[in-house]
Amino acid sequence: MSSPTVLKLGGSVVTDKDAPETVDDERLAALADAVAGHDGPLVVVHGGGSFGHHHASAHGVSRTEGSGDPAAARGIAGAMEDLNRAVVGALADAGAPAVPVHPFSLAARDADGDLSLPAGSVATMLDEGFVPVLHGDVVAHAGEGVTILSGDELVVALAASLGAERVGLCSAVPGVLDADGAVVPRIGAFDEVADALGGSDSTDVTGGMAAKVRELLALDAPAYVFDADAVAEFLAGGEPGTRID
Ligand SMILES: Nc1ncnc2c1ncn2[C@@H]1O[C@H](COP(=O)(O)OP(=O)(O)OP(=O)(O)O)[C@@H](O)[C@H]1O
Ligand SMILES: C=C(C)CCOP(=O)(O)O
Repeated sequence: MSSPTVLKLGGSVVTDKDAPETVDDERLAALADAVAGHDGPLVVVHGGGSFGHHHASAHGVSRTEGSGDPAAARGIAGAMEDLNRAVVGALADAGAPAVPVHPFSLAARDADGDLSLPAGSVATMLDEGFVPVLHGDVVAHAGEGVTILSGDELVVALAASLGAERVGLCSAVPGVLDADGAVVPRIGAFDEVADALGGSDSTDVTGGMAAKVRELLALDAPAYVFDADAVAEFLAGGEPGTRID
């Protein structure tokens, strides 16, 4: 198999974050058209948006705080399966060979929180011409019950194990922004943007972008952060938004 592209569709992009469990159908259809036009091996990952996150916080579950309650695990996993069905359905409607992959059934964390994600099934799906579509999920975590596995962690783990050529994160912003709100074209070290990330107004999600940049810097493949308008440009081999490597 040639090196795949890994594309994350942010939860804030494919759902309406202000309305619980609501898909942004129009945005998703436009993204699906761009994905369906891609030629070459592609893995899609999507985030939680208004599906996973409110179930996770209702049950007090995060990446580090777990729950041993099976109803919590079912509630969070079920909401993400619903969103995954919508994303896979939109991709299929657009003509992409999309198939669902539920990470809860694949992955685990050890007692130190380290993730193992066997990628053999995803690699074989790629070889067979499918576009596997994974999503942020719950994950069995030694000593914690289940914790949250973010779409960003999946992107990093898959890019490393599949030897991805390029990684794209489609988010609500056109790139990583500097302190003046301008897109930073390229980041080679965390210190270059640490102040802007720390100084964002979006206190809730600052960790989100800071964590993304940190993890993407550790990858061999170049990663790009861009918004929904730039997905087609990214998939065509362009360099939209911020390049992180
Ligand atoms: N310096 C910065 N540049 C760009 N975005 C920033 C910055 N600092 C904080 N952010 C926030 O990070 C957010 C992107 O991270 P977030 O985790 O919300 O993305 P996502 O992957 O689209 O969503 P989800 O986690 O639901 O899948 C932006 O919407 C913005 O509010
Ligand atoms: C909240 C859940 C279940 C998934 C979180 O994935 P993310 O939106 O990529 O952080």
